[in-house]
Amino acid sequence: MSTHSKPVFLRALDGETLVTPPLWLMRQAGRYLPEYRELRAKAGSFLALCYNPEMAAEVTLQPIRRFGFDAAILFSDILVIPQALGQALWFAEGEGPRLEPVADEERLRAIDGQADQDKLAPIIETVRRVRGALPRETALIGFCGAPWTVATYMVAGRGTPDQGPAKELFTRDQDLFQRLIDRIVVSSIDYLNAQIKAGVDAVQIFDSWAGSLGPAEFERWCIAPTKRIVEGVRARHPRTRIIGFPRGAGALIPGYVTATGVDAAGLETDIDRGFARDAIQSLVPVQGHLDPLILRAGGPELEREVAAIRSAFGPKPFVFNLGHGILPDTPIAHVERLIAAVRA
Ligand SMILES: Cc1c2[nH]c(c1CCC(=O)O)Cc1[nH]c(c(CCC(=O)O)c1C)Cc1[nH]c(c(CCC(=O)O)c1C)Cc1[nH]c(c(C)c1CCC(=O)O)C2
Repeated sequence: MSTHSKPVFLRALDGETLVTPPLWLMRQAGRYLPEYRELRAKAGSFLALCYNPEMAAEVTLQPIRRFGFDAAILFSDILVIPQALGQALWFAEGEGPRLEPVADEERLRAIDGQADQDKLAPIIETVRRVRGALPRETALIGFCGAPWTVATYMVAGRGTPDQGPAKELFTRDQDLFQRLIDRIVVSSIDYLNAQIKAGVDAVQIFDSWAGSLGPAEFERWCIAPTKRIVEGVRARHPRTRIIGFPRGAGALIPGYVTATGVDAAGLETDIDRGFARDAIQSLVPVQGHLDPLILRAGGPELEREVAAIRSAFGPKPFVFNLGHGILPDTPIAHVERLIAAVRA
């Protein structure tokens, strides 16, 4: 294979420094796009969209067609794993995901020991369709939620400001919480391996609430389960690159990278740039970390930030992205300006 048949996104993850960093945006398929809103209205709900391979594939491809990003990300959600474990999942319109909380033995026993991979079959079919339709130069990213973050939703039944219910559970009953984590780990390994077999080129593990754990808790509930997922994927697919995104973990990220063995690290918006460059990018390629609020605001500050991020991380392997998902009311013109600035 010549170097140039390999997507630039994968070249950066493989450790190549590129003059123009590859670019994609977290939540790039979403509500800021009129074509997404149209298809979502047709599907009736967000989850109906996720489980319809034809529509989910179309939504995955929309931002690629419109903007030519260097990677597509599978359109789905981290909460399909709890759903496949037997936990009821629904989305409260205008609010967010809701699950029936798992906070005691009885509820834990009521969810299956392992995810029902049949429930995930439509999502795997979406991967096949997207892979077949994507240009060769565009990489396809699969993903799962990290066990800690998924568990916070499973225990509370919803997003919580401080992840209090999950913390309360692991404080009160470590064994019960460990069993919940174990179920998520095993299911996530199978799920990621199925995505890779169906055609994703790299996977990202989203740990949105990693920042809410102290160092010892972080070791047990973030690093240890993530390491098992990395090992489980690598055993079957040794060449597939794995991006870890322990959002908000700051000073704990270098230890996370070394201990879990992830190939690249996502950087949230608030991380200190000098620290990220010296302590994280010295270990692995990094991806990030423009503030979604700055993208939404646009103007000269957007250009200044893009330049500052490129000058901090551009001299080493780097993937340009946001530090968190794009906001639904982001003007499309600002995304176009961002792309022009990154590729200038
Ligand atoms: C915590 C979490 C979830 N989902 C996810 C996370 C981790 C990353 C993060 O912190 O955002 C990850 C996720 N969610 C979605 C993707 C698809 C890929 C992508 O475009 O990045 C990915 C990778 C689609 C989505 N997931 C969701 C939407 C919006 C659905 C809609 O109303 O159309 C999309 C496109 C909904 C969702 N899904 C979740 C929440 C809390 C919400 C409600 C908040 C919101 O509406 O943005 C759970």
